[in-house]
Amino acid sequence: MVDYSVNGSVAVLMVNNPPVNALGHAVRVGLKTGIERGAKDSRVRSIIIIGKGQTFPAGADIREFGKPSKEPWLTAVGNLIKTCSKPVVAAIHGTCLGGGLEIALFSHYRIAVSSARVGFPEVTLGLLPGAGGSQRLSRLTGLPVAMEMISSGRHVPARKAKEYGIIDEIVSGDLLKTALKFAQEVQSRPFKDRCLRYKVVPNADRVEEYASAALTQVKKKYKGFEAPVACVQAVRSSAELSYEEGMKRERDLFLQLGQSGQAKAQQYAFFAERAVTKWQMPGGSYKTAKPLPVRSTAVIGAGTMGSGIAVCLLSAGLPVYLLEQNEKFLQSGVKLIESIMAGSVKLGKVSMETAKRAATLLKPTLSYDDIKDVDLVIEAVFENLDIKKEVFSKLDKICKPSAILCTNTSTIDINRISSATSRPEKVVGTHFFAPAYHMKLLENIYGTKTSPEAVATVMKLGKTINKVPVLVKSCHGFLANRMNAPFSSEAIFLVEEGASPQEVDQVNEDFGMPMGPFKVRDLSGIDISWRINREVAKVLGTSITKETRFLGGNRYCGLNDDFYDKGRYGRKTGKGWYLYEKVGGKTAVADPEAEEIINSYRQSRGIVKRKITPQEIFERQFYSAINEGFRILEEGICNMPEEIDISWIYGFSYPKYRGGPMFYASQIGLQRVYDRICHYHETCPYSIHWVPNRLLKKLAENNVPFTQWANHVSKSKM
Ligand SMILES: CCCCCCCCCCCCC/C=C/C(=O)SCCNC(=O)CCNC(=O)[C@H](O)C(C)(C)COP(=O)(O)OP(=O)(O)OC[C@H]1O[C@@H](n2cnc3c(N)ncnc32)[C@H](O)[C@@H]1OP(=O)(O)O
Repeated sequence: MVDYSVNGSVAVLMVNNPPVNALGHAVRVGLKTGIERGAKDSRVRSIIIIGKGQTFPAGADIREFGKPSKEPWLTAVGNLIKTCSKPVVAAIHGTCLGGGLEIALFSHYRIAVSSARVGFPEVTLGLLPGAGGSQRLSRLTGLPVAMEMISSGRHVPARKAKEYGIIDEIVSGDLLKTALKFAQEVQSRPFKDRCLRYKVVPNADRVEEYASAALTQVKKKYKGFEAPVACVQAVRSSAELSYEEGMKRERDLFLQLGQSGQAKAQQYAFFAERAVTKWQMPGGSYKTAKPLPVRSTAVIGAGTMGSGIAVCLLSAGLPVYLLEQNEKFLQSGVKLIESIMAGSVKLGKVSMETAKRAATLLKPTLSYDDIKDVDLVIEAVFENLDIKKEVFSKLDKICKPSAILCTNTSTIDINRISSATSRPEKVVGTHFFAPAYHMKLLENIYGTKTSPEAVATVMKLGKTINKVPVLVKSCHGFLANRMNAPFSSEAIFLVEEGASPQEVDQVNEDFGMPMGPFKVRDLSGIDISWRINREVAKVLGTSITKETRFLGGNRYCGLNDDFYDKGRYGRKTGKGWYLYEKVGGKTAVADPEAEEIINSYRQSRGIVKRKITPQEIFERQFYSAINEGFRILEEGICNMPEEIDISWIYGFSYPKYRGGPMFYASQIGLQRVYDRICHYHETCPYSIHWVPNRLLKKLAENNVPFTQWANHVSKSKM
């Protein structure tokens, strides 16, 4: 795991633990032995620590977290480096993160290639640097930089890290050769003062000011997360306490965080995000299917979604034909793209160069002929099967045979859309979430005839445009919207029965959702949900009236329709479930007029308002969604609970520190979740979504651990 060699007077400790040289137990043992050997080796006058392959150690081995820790701990290895009688040089390439940066900071010198990145991403795993990083970094960079870096987990490019004082020299050429030369040069220099613990924290007297600014910022930016606050507290102690006391404070905070549910959930989310890249479908998988090259693209429809999707493609450097049916719609799409880009530059999310390049890559057009040679098309027209079929029939005639034809449908079965073409194997769903340029989820959907090659292409595209792609099998509503349906319906039923929209939203926001379901409805538009309900009724061969209490045998609440009838469409009209300061406003306040609409709705239907507890609000929304999640798993719509959790985290901004609804269910205990679902099935009998799911029942009865749920997923999908 750590190869020891001697080159002239320099010992080289080469960490060899692919893929990221994580500092697992064997690596720690190897480093300890290597340093001890180098210190004793009479030929050696200095030591290099370097990573083999693509990177310097990218951190502790996260798979070891939560298991009994085995000595030597990282701190002990670091202390050996720090007190070594010979200077130790960290030679950095790739990603020097977490425990990797701890090792580098224990070393006496740090050199790096310009493409390297350094950082303490522990916070993203619900932790903080636990081997003294919070005490040492501030001594190098000062408090504000250390607080920001550690509480954000940001990866800092080598040049910036040099400016901060973290890196001593940026080097070019062969890293090992340069490091050998550097290590020889430092042999004659005194190096004991290079040890960071003896340095003083710059501007320590301003710690109160820096800490209070940092705390205000992290509480706002990372609302609900425990680790960022603890990170600031740890760095703060480097200025307020002696080095030894600061180390103890850091360790206490580390252990406290390590035992919290948040750390467990965030570490689960880290691996879940990687697990979903290992997709499978009938006839192919990430291992066997090769993506087709995508060098040019087209987006059909320049509305809000189409323009947002175009921004994603353009930002990744892909040329985009933006196609509309008339000049007016086309120009409004172009303007929207320009304004999204300008906003992103202003917020620092996109560089000016990227925005300028995007402008040159955008090709607005009214002609299908222009897109005949593109590699991939994304249709983003109105959510209506007939219109989509018409577009796909045209695409089929015009586009080159190898082109991948994608639809941004949010609900419609891919098979129904692909039936309009002679090449259903090339048709695949790419469902973006609003706002498309911001939300990270890309729900990719395969139909019965979609080829693994087409799927591989859109899974790769997802990565290219910086999304988190999740693959699901086609069905009505797919994964995310199918689970969101009971979640969102229950919110309305709760108000119908007696809760206020504010109470429902509050429960959701207290749980960590960034916005309650009524604020979400006001944002996306009450007119939109009104129209979707009509589409559903049309598919069911019925219509919605004031008397409608059931739709397709399911409970229906017409409250949304009453708001629609009063012209209260949400933010866009300045009022909806809430009142806003202006048309398009963002500040939602309770509105007596909305309360009046709700009261008269209840009265006209003879509903007696009752008090509903926050617990009931929570369970009815989240447990109904979880029940649907198990149905999705049972039907093989996805392969593993991780796909559901990642969809919620990146599609609905579900709090990562709770892991996702399925992980959360596992933490509550499946038997309890199942019992409550049975309870609501009895008390709310008219909603199909409360029929207790069989898979859930089976897993609960057999106490199946979360890691084995995937083994019970329908094998029809493989
Ligand atoms: C009695 C008790 C006493 C206690 C005493 C208390 C003191 C304790 C002291 C100990 C303190 C330890 C402090 C150290 C903490 C850490 O270091 S936490 C980890 C910090 N590092 C990270 O978070 C980095 C995580 N990794 C990444 O961000 C990325 O992987 C990457 C490095 C940027 C590379 O990205 P990319 O090239 O896109 O590859 P991936 O697909 O992400 O990863 C490839 C595979 O590698 C696996 N992997 C990555 N990092 C780790 C890791 N750190 N540990 C284990 N495994 C890792 C990843 O899962 C992928 O695996 P596969 O999916 O199987 O391919």
